[in-house]
Amino acid sequence: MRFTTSKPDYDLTYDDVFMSPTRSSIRSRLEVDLTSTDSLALPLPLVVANMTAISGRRMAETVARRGGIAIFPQDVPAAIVVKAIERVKAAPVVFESAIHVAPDTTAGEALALIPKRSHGAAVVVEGGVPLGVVSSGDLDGLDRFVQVREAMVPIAELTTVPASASPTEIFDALSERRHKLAIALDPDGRLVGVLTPKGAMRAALYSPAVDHAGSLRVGTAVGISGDAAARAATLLDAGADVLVMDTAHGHQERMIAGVERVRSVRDEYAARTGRRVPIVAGNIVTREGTTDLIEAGADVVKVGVGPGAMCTTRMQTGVGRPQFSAVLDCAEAARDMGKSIWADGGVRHPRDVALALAAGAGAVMIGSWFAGTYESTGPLMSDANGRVYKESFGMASSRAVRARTRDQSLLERARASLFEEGISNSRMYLDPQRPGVEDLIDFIVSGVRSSCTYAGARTLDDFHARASIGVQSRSGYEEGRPLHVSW
Ligand SMILES: NC(=O)C1=CN([C@@H]2O[C@H](COP(=O)(O)OP(=O)(O)OC[C@H]3O[C@@H](n4cnc5c(N)ncnc54)[C@H](OP(=O)(O)O)[C@@H]3O)[C@@H](O)[C@H]2O)C=CC1
Ligand SMILES: Nc1nc2c(ncn2[C@@H]2O[C@H](COP(=O)(O)O)[C@@H](O)[C@H]2O)c(=O)[nH]1
Repeated sequence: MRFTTSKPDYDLTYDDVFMSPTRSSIRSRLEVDLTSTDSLALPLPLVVANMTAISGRRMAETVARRGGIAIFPQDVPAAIVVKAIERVKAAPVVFESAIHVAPDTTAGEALALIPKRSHGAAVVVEGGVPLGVVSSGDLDGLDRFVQVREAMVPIAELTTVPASASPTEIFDALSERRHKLAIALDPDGRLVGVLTPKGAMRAALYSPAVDHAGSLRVGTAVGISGDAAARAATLLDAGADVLVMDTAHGHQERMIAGVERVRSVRDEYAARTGRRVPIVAGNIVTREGTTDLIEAGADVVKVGVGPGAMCTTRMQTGVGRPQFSAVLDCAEAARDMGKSIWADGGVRHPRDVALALAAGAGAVMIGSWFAGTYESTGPLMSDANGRVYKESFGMASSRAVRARTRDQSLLERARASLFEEGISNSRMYLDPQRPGVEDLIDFIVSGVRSSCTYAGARTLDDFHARASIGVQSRSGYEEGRPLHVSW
């Protein structure tokens, strides 16, 4: 990456910069290969932040099907994370995991479950075999205690496909019959999953992030409090594909020692199984922080102090660094050592992802933006005007600290919650145009693909090498914002 003007002697945020178009030989945005340039080599350079309000099993499956990866948070007990990993690994790679309900489930229960998937329906199943499908539309206006068997559309009237069918075959079958959902069955007629026409189109367009055995990939966070090495060993055995160690101040000796311990556990595991799982460590914003964590054993360093949407660190402490400059410097330091970084936090538009990648990030971590989707962990809520939202909160908020310290004494918990550096309650509204995380991924990916072609880049390494970045004024940024109503 080069600056079109001389590099300023102050630090820059994503909003402070723009990219100039350069001569290109690329004829289509689909020519661009978005494989992440970190040691994970994800088909898509997107990582879901290890935040309790955001990253659960549903999010993990959905994002991995499109080529990214989600990280389960460190606050969840290891035994529960092990089960969640098992379920992600057992999930279908092409089809979406369906909400399935028994025939005697009430309309009220089904309506509470259906919003957990963007396809808006539940499959009525008996003994693993689908009998029909109910959507919210079928149940609206019915008595809450009506059983779904009475409201479902029977399976004979639906599109069923063998689990071996290709996305193109499924898309064609649905289009011909003008149906909205295909039900995939195994050879014994049992439910495997479902696919919408949009899901079939996405399955044809994206490559899933899969492990050596062909299962979806998922990462887990380890943290530095407690026995990090023992937790790491358990999660490696469960099949975690990446271990993320993060704390507010990643450039501290406790973190360095923690990374060294976890590296030994990972190396023993690799010697035993032949599977070398990358370690990600953070958060830092300096070259020194980057080199210290890499020397301790990090394969990827997580960059970002204070840019997060749930973050109060900068207001509370004055500490942090504008994220574009932090990413640029730390990526260069990591590259010099043959390693890479993740740009973590502060991403609110596709352009931010593109600029982080242009600055040299191997992948980009997103939290709050994905909180306002069907797939984030919390229940869907509705405000007084009927707008739907999910609740989100920071991992250093008093809400998260109270949950994290539940096994400590009351005094210790009260003391710990004094040091909050995050928001405990925020409403992340679902965008009616893009209510599912895959809708946001489509939006981001189309922006990033296009951005690469403006730079004449076919790969993300190329993109970093070719990007030409300028510094803009506040009015320069404002000029680029679309107008949804006349002025
Ligand atoms: N990217 C960012 O800007 C930030 C991210 N976060 C995220 O929130 C989550 C929770 O992080 P965290 O609060 O560290 O909680 P953790 O539970 O991971 O760690 C807290 C431990 O680290 C100690 N600790 C916390 N801050 C510091 C510091 N500045 N210097 C030295 N020791 C410290 C605490 O001790 P004691 O309480 O006794 O001081 C406690 O023992 C993580 O996922 C983290 O990445 C949190 C803040 C900033
Ligand atoms: N200072 C704090 N940072 C936090 C907290 N919870 C999470 N985070 C960081 O934010 C990113 C995600 O950023 P976003 O803009 O996409 O939401 C996450 O990965 C953490 O590094 C917090 O309570 N305080």
